[in-house]
Amino acid sequence: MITVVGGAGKVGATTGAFLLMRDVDDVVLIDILKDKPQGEALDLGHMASAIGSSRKVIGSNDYKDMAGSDIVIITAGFPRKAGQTREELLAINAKVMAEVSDAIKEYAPKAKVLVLTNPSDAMTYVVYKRLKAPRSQVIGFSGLLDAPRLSYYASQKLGISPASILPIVLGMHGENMFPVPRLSMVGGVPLSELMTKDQIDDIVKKTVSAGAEVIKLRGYSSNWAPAAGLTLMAEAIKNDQKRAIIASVILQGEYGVNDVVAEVPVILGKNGVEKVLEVPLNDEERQGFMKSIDAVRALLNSLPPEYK
Ligand SMILES: NC(=O)c1ccc[n+]([C@@H]2O[C@H](COP(=O)([O-])OP(=O)(O)OC[C@H]3O[C@@H](n4cnc5c(N)ncnc54)[C@H](O)[C@@H]3O)[C@@H](O)[C@H]2O)c1
Repeated sequence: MITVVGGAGKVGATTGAFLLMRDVDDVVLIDILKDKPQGEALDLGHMASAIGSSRKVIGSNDYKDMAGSDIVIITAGFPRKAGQTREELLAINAKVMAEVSDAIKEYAPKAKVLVLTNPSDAMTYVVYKRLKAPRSQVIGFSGLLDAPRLSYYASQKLGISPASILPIVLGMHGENMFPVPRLSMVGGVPLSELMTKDQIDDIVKKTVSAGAEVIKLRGYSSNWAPAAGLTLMAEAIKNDQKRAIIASVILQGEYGVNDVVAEVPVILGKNGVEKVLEVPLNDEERQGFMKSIDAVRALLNSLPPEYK
């Protein structure tokens, strides 16, 4: 069983739909909004019936209903309101993470936890600290959004399928992410050899600003792409795929970094993060990666002390 906390929200409900469409598992949608998770679950139940799936889906306002979950996906939180600072939002969503973590501790202490809520690096850290779980159990989302965006823009320039690109994006989610074109391969050939410097600069810029572009065009943030990424991560864990995926983990010495969350390639399987992979960065890339790590550190430093 997979629980989505924040399940009545845009990413949460879409993730519920994709989990059912790909027959990953039964789904529980938990949200604080009255009736909404139940309404989403009813519609999704009708969808499951339409596609001939016997998977169950329920909506709930009670954290108790996550009991027995193998995976808990956290998409719960609030967007930034006009006049609100990033620090204020950080504190508000950290409080939500603490509350959800306490529920996980009580009802699904063995669950692998996937964290999407923004700012996702800091929220992953809060859940990790609050759960006092091994780092293999708490996995931040975002790599499977940022990396496919790099593939998308590169594929458009090269006129090839995005599926034939193995993209590498490291570090922090958001404007301080660090795409690495030299290690992003098409049939073993680096993107940096297939494109001019200007083309590379352009796809990197578009990847970094992709989230903002979606909001600018339609007025609210991405749901389809993150829901797809979350579904693939849940599938890798549930089906013990031992698949290499870019995800945010707490680094414990890898890349010479300790106690900081960063996007890096990992192997995902039934135990969560089963291995953290260290990509071979050159000196210049290492500097870029460390700049991104510094930005994560600054974000973690601005967390209220009770969440560190
Ligand atoms: N990391 C990423 O790549 C990425 C991508 C997209 C969105 N996001 C973030 O994910 C979060 C969700 O986005 P969305 O578009 O689905 O927002 P949304 O507002 O549509 O959904 C959030 C849901 O969380 C619920 N919620 C709030 N507090 C709760 C609690 N304590 N328990 C249970 N539910 C609670 C709300 O009622 C709401 O239904 C936001 O923080 C957004 O910024 C991150």
